[in-house]
Amino acid sequence: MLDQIKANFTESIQTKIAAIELLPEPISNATLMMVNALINGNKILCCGNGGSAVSAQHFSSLLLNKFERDRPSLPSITLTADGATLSSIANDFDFEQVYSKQIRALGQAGDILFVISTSGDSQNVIRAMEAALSRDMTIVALTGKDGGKMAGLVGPNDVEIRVPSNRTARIQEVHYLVVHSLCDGIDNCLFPENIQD
Ligand SMILES: O=C(CO)[C@@H](O)[C@H](O)[C@H](O)[C@H](O)COP(=O)(O)O
Ligand SMILES: [Zn+2]
Repeated sequence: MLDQIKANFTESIQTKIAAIELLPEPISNATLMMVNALINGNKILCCGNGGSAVSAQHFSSLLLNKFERDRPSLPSITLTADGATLSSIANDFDFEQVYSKQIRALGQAGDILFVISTSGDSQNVIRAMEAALSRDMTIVALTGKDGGKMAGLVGPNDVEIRVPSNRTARIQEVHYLVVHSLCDGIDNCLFPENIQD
């Protein structure tokens, strides 16, 4: 068991090392997209499934409250947290529409949809991306593996941040780091006077 635990740590570290070369550019592009949307008075809607739902909620809560330093609240909504809405859409229609229906109600042109999926193939997230595009929103997609079907929906105005791994757990661990990097970048761009060290 100890060897297996060590192997998990080693693989997680190696995935992060592989990501050092690949991810800073798309993370930087996503940060600037988010900063511009926030400056223009737009908001960020977030969703994903399972562990990715947790990361979507995590990101949203860091914008609404704060990351490392105090600063004004930033507008974000997680689409994963309202059990009444999620259960009624799944019950009355189907689970594929749990996010897309919320986006058609809440999304406005210029808003950003932040979607998280390790496979890139979660159908409700794909439907969310289609709904966002129909509302003239832009998309930041956090993926893994080969990007799945989600990669095919990412257009020239969108950003995909794809973790170089085929294991869901390892991908999620890097997604967590990407969420923190986005928050760090947003804070540094919007509130540079608050930087301390
Ligand atoms: O956290 C984990 C596995 O580590 C699971 O809850 C995982 O997120 C769920 O199986 C998701 O439904 C997987 O969806 P996705 O990442 O392929 O979009
Ligand atoms: Zn997990």
